[in-house]
Amino acid sequence: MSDITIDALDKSFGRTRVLHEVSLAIASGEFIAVLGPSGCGKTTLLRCLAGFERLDAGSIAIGGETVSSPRGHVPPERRGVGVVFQNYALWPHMTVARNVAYGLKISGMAKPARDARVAEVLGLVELGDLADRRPADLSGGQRQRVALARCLAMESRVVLLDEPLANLDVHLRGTLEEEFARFHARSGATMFYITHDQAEALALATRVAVMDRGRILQFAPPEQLFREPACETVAGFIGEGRVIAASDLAPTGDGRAHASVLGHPAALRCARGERPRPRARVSFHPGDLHMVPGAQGIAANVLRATYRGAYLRTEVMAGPAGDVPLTLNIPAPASLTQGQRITIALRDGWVLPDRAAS
Ligand SMILES: Nc1ncnc2c1ncn2[C@@H]1O[C@H](COP(=O)(O)OP(=O)(O)OP(=O)(O)O)[C@@H](O)[C@H]1O
Repeated sequence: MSDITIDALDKSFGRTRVLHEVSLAIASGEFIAVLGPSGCGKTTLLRCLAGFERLDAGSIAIGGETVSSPRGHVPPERRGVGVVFQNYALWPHMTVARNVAYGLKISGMAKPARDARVAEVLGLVELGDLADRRPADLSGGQRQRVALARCLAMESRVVLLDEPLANLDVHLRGTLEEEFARFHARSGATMFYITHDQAEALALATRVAVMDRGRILQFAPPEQLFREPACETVAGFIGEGRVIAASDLAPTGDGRAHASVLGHPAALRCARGERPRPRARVSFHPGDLHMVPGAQGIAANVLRATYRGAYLRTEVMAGPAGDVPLTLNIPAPASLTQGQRITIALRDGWVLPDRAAS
């Protein structure tokens, strides 16, 4: 069992409150990502889980055992938690094999068993040939794999990853994303991955916790974050989301609603309990906007159209007053010029729940 329950965690540094009533229930074997802008408290949350920070209030339980609370604190080495840091945290003077073996040695495993285990896990991350190298003679990606091999060797039931791809080039990031997914499948460990990169979070995690200014705004599977953001901040974080005003919201009771968006009727999705109201906020993505023939739709003025291969990324000023900036992707082949007047339609959108509406 390696489920994690974080309950109403508060953490301040001096007078600065960094985490506010953070609660997350993570199932054993889940791969979750914590996504948020720089300074929102992600690393502090990870450090609390690892046992490097004490809590001011609330609790953390791993596998049913309370490991952190204001009354008690299990030290990091007794939590069964492996950590992969951005800077890998490898011992520079030790070879790859000794780096991986170190934790096993400290835990008292005899040398023959240790050597066999190290060879096995280095084989799994395809570093068997580099066992005698030192970290300085490895690429960033190889160092990352040593850090993962260490978690595999220790059979960590929970693996915490702190922006592990932040220092790497785009090509290597893709390869290592696959590596993390394979590691997860092989180890069955509960993965807790923090990042400010939404593409990484959506690609890897089964559920993503979106965090802002020390609070969890929404904890949901990637598709739900994309299609049904809980508030304006989440909507803006995910997939180039955009939020605009709508009026005369009329829900039909089945999770759908009609409303007026930029002066034109639009069919939208909404929560089942949604009520009629004069004003609402609607979130959508560039893919929800379409250019339509004729004049029946939202008038828009082309500001810029950029060729992107399969489509033209098109920025327009739209609406009755021509003052609402929008972005849409128009399938190629197409040709648009600056200043051209076009007509667009919003084909899908999500009505933000009432508490988030302004
Ligand atoms: N030991 C500390 N003492 C005082 N303030 C701290 C300490 N550690 C973090 N902070 C502050 O807490 C806030 C959250 O920092 P944290 O590192 O958790 O954010 P983050 O989301 O991980 O950011 P980044 O993505 O930039 O690493 C920041 O304002 C930071 O300055």
